[in-house]
Amino acid sequence: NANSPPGPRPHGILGLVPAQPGPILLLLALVSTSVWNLRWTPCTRQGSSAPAPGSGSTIFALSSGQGRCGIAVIRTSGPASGQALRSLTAPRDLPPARKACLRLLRDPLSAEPLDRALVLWFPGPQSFTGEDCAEFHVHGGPAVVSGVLQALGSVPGLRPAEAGEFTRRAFAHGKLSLTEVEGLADLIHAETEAQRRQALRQLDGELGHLCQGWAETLTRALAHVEAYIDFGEDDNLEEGVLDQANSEVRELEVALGAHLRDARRGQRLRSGAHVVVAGPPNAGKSSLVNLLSRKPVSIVSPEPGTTRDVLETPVDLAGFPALLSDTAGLREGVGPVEQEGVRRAQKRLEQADLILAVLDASDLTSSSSHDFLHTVVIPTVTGSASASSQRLLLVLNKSDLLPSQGPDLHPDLPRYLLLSCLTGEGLDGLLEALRKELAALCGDPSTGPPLLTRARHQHHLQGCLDALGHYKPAKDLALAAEALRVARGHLARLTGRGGTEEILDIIFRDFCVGK
Ligand SMILES: Nc1nc2c(ncn2[C@@H]2O[C@H](COP(=O)(O)OP(=O)(O)OP(=O)(O)O)[C@@H](O)[C@H]2O)c(=O)[nH]1
Ligand SMILES: [K+]
Ligand SMILES: [Mg+2]
Repeated sequence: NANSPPGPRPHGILGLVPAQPGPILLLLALVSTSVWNLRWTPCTRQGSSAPAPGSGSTIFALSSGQGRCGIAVIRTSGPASGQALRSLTAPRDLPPARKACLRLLRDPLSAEPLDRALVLWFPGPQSFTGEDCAEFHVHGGPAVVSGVLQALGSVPGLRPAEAGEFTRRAFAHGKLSLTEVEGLADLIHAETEAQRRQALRQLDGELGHLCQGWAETLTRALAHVEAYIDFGEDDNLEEGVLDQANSEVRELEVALGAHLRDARRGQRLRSGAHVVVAGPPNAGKSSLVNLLSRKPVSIVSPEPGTTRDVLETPVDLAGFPALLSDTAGLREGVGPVEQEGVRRAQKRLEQADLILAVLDASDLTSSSSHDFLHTVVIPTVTGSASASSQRLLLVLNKSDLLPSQGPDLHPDLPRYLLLSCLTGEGLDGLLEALRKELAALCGDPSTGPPLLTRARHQHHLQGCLDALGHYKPAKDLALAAEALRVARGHLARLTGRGGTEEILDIIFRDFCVGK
């Protein structure tokens, strides 16, 4: 055929040729092996690669609270757990795995009976720590508990556990990731409903999974960039591979940025939002603090200038944790002590997440009310006060003193809530408004993305984002690949897969013994 293009003629009957490894195949092979080498063992959730500190020994501790109680739980973890169970119980055989059995407990040395107790046997790795574990559910009297602890101490190979050691072993055996460990610690310390919900979500591994998804994106991008470095010049790569990596990295930057903008919320939920009660003297600030905290935290008196220092008290406000601060009434031209109180009040106001501004509803036209309205309330509400996004609720207190037609309406008065600390009228409305404000400040732990509950999380996400800022493949591919590696390292440290001993020490120190 005269019109055939020049070049090698097709072979074979149908003109088919044996396939050469084409660019796409080559890329697939390359990426899959690179990903394999780069990826952190994705399915088997491993903790730090280092062995559990002190593993080999068997630890024991009282895991329920201290003090007299109905039932106390004592547990052991480590290879000698089975031996410990056998030496304390009669009959001496191990109970079936994970089934509660009633046994007589005896001191192994003196054979003296200690208690009749439920015992449980959890052979590793199907246990909380991944090691052989035993539990003794004994009667909660102090003499029983100390008797059993002493008996366990006499079993060879057993020693008392350090604070957080059970959880540390669980982490070391890949039973929990680092963010899950933090979730567990928070669950133990949760004091409000919102904190509990947040801690449970973190214990379920939501934050860890999110980070792992991000890390996999980075791993993929890194594999693509490295493929380009190695093979790009040979023209063997499918077009658009680098473009795809670029767009994935840019999308990741947007996601990280959005998460970081929310960062303070998770921390507020964990340690409490700062709610500062402020206003002119005698508005009823201390009365409100006492009402919200349901105890007489602050002195209340008809004398203006009663509160001088900042008084801080942790409270559960509508299910959210808050640090409530009572402050001195803001006014000028007073003695040096009260002036210092006013200075402290102003300083505390600057640090507030939420300002509860209190005015006397029957005294809106006084100069101190007017000053407070114009120097604090209106500038904060209109957002002209500062760059920070403080929130404010205006409360007009002493509504019981108002004539029936309500307060003298002030033209510049922003949206307000009427309250009487004396009769309690308006308290429900105020609590509902507080709930909304705190949900906005802390994030709603029932919905929405997992929150960053610790400064550590924020630090590593910011580090990751900063590293991605150096990802400029058009300029220098090698530097771009390095930027991706640094970014990935930050995510690894967040979930503990790149964990250094120091981070672990800090985190596990927060645990109680027996957890
Ligand atoms: N009628 C009425 N009196 C109230 C109400 N709330 C507070 N008071 C009274 O107002 C006075 C001042 O209350 P405080 O709570 O001490 O006011 P404060 O704003 O903390 O005052 P300073 O600390 O001096 O700035 C007290 O005599 C309270 O009993 C209210 O709702 N109705
Ligand atoms: K007062
Ligand atoms: Mg006061």
